[in-house]
Amino acid sequence: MAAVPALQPSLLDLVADPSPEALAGRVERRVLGDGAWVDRCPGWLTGGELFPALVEGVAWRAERRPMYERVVDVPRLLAFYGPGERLPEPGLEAARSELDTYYRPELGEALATAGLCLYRDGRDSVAWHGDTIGRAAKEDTVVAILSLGATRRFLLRPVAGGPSLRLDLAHGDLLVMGGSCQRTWQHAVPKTARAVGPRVSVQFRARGVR
Ligand SMILES: O=C(O)CCC(=O)C(=O)O
Ligand SMILES: [Fe+2]
Repeated sequence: MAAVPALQPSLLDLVADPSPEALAGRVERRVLGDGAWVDRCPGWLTGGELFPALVEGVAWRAERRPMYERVVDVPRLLAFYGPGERLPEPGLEAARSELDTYYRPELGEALATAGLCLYRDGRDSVAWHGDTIGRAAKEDTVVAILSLGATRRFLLRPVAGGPSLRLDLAHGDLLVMGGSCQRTWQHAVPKTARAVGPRVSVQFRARGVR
């Protein structure tokens, strides 16, 4: 198991186990163009227990990947829960169940997998990409991201060129990318020189989308 950062006591002191509120009536959609949209529900899951439980309890993996002639560390820690696998915390099961209630009519299927990322500090990041491994390369889909812990910037840009969109994702915020977003737009979480604490993001996806 990879080393995880120490948590600030203030985050551990937060109270209440998160039980997600109904999304109906709370989600705001922004149409991006090219068939893509993003939904946001700020402060959806703000209870304090889930974040430290994930940071400390998940078997985080460090990954390495080839880059030019070298093999480099992927600058974040990862975990993945496939279809039928139990999620690491009941709060995540409850979140997924509410996401399914809200998005299943539009998506036509359940969110079957969960990817977890731990950004230990501002040096951890993810470069521009679309989640285009699998069906999302050709089909419309939904990728729902729950952001926990430190606030980080989340960028979106159209593949065809044009201005990018900057969002700040704070503790408990939900961001959902939908429609053609994974193939017509790219997203990134850039590094920051600001002193930021750890952040966990949970990406809920349909089966066969990565
Ligand atoms: O951490 C995030 O909010 C984004 C993660 C992401 O884009 C991915 O893992 O595919
Ligand atoms: Fe992604």
